[in-house]
Amino acid sequence: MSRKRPLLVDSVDTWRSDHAVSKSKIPQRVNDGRETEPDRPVHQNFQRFPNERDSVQVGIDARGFLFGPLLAQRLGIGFAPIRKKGKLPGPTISVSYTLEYAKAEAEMQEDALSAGQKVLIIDDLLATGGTLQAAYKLVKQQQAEVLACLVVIELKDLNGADKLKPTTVFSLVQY
Ligand SMILES: O=P(O)(O)OC[C@H]1O[C@H](OP(=O)(O)OP(=O)(O)O)[C@H](O)[C@@H]1O
Ligand SMILES: Nc1ncnc2[nH]cnc12
Repeated sequence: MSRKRPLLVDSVDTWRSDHAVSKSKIPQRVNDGRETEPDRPVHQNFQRFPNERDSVQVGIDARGFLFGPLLAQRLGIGFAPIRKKGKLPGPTISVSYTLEYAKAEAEMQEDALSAGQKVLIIDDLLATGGTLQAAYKLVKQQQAEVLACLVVIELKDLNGADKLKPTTVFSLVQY
């Protein structure tokens, strides 16, 4: 890859800049080098929340763990995991969901989030949206608020983002 800085890092820097200076619109480069603002919906979400340090990054097992901690560190916020069934110690809450080719169950520790906390959910891929929807339900069960969902890849034909409406799903790459 010829880029000096990873796309994801650029994207998070853009979030931060926009959050601090709410009116600014900072163009971002995508893979083909064109200037664009693919994360504008996330900008708009963040403009409503002046104190991002109250927020939590929630990442989904397994590949959400690659990106979630990186973003959490960038944003200066905490990270809480959602795992597949049977992986987390202590009392958990659980939601069953359906993927295109399987059924699964996602869990969170029941005290992972506080009521009113603002949450960004991250995963590598949005396909049918079943996984992100399950994550959304786990967050809401703890009376926390989902600011936005963030994925690296979105498979547009499966219309997964529709399951999350009106929550914004921001994707870096769409197929
Ligand atoms: O939008 P959806 O249809 O719910 O699909 C997206 C999910 O599918 C993949 O994980 P998978 O469940 O295959 O598990 P893995 O992380 O163990 O590969 C991917 O990492 C997402 O979490
Ligand atoms: N429908 C899908 N297509 C490709 N990869 C996936 N991972 C999970 N669901 C998927």
